[in-house]
Amino acid sequence: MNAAGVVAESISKRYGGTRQTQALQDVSVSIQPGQFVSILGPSGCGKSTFLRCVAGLERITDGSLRVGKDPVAGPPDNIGMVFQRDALLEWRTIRNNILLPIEFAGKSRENYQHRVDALLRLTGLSGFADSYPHELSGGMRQRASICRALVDDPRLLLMDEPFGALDALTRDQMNVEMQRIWMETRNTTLFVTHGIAEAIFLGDVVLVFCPRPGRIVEAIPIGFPRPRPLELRESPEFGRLATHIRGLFEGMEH
Ligand SMILES: Nc1ncnc2c1ncn2[C@@H]1O[C@H](COP(=O)(O)OP(=O)(O)OP(=O)(O)O)[C@@H](O)[C@H]1O
Repeated sequence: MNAAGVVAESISKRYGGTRQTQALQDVSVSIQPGQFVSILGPSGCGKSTFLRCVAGLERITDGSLRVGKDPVAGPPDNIGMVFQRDALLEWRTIRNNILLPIEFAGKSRENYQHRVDALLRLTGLSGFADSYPHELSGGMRQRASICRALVDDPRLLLMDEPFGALDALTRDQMNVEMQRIWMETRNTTLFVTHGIAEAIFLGDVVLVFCPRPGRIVEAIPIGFPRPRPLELRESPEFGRLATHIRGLFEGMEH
């Protein structure tokens, strides 16, 4: 395991074009190696932009941004990404989808077969290595995407609303699964979501972003011990945190 920290110091991102958009302004945050960080905020507050800057897919216009010891200057090695749409290749089996990053990196597939088997076990997909994506449910497809993101032991796992397209029950189940996977792998994880309960349930910290310009209004540490059961969401302390976050949302300009 080689988890990296992320340090952003006063980063800003302005998109050019006809409508100049200040997508991020003065965002500072220090994320410890192995931390699970939930990123929450209304539409357009810069959550995806922040993730894309960390992934080196967008260039910041001001400030400094480091993943591990290195300043981000283009897509860094060894980052796993999971998106709302799973982006599995329909013509490849689940095993061959999971091995894609290994092929792209020019590494030997053979050396990674055990790793794929271990990840399939970890995510409850052992029997599906030779299935095709269309044979899996939405939740199973997202679990396969998580395997793919983890296959090369990434320093950092970036997830952009990974469970946003799933029904409520499957999403709850995926939250429990995600926690279990993270507790096993301890990857530094940045997890973007619109769901207040999901953010609190999963996070060591919840970064609440607000729009126009996109910035962090509060970093809320979440101290509940793990593993956290879903029933935790019914507890008064969880309710207080959710109410506090809803209050922050209501104070934002829409
Ligand atoms: N490629 C781009 N070019 C120009 N403007 C952009 C681009 N990408 C995002 N923006 C603008 O930057 C702002 C932040 O967008 P971003 O997608 O980061 O927000 P978000 O919080 O992830 O939103 P959502 O929750 O809807 O996905 C928005 O005003 C958006 O219109």
